[in-house]
Amino acid sequence: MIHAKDVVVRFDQETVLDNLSFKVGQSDKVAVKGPSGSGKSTLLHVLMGFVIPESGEIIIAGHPLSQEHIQKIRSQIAWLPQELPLLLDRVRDLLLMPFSFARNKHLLPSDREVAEVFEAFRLETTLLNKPLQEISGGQKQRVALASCVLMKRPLLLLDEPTSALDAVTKQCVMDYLFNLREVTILALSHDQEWIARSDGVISLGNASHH
Ligand SMILES: Nc1ncnc2c1ncn2[C@@H]1O[C@H](COP(=O)(O)OP(=O)(O)OP(=O)(O)O)[C@@H](O)[C@H]1O
Repeated sequence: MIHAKDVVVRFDQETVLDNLSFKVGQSDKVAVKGPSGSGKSTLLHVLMGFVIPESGEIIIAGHPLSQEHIQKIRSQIAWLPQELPLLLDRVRDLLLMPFSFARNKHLLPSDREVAEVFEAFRLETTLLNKPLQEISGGQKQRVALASCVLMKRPLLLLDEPTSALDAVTKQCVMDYLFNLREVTILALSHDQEWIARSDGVISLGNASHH
C-alpha cells in the first residue's frame, strides 16, 4: 500500500527525515513511533502531499507520490490530523466535514452507519447536536476518528488516534480499528498497547543536525 525509499526531508538546516525507507502492506496496521520532534507528523504530511521531500521515492496505492497523482492518492486516504478544527458549530459539523466537499458528497454516511460507528466508539448519538466546544477532548477525538472511518477509504493516516482516551474507551476504539480487515492503517502513536498490537513499527530516531 505504501512504499517509501530513501526519503529525505530537511527544514532549513535540520534533517527531519534522514533516508527513511519502509513498506506498509495492504491491510497492515503499522505504528510510527519516535520521540517528540523526530518527524512523525512530518511523515504524514509528506504522505498527504503537504510537504515535498528533498529526495527519495514514495508510492501509495500504486501511484508515485507527485503533483500529477496527488488527487488520486488523496482519494484513497482518510487523514486524522493532530489539530482538529475549532471553528465549527456542532459536533455533527465535525463528523460530516469531509462530506461537505463536492467531491465527497456521494460518500455521505447514513444515520445507521453513523450510529454503528458511534456505538463502537462508545459515543451517544445525542452528542451530534451539541456545540463542539462543549464536548471533551476524548469525545472530539473519537468523533474525528469516526468521520475518518465513515469515509470508507482504504488507507487511514492517523496522528495520535488514542492520545486523549481512557483505557476502556481506547480498547473499544482499538478493537474496532484493528478489525477493519480491508483497511490499511498508519498511525503515529506513543501508546504501548497500540504499538504492541500493530503488525509493524516504524521507529523514527533523533534526526541528525547539520
Ligand atoms: N513546516 C515546518 N517548517 C520548519 N520546521 C518544521 C516544519 N514542520 C516540522 N518542522 C520541524 O521538524 C521537526 C519534526 O517535527 P514533527 O512535528 O514532524 O515531529 P513529531 O515527531 O511529530 O513530534 P511530536 O511527537 O511532538 O508531535 C521539528 O523539529 C519541527 O520543528
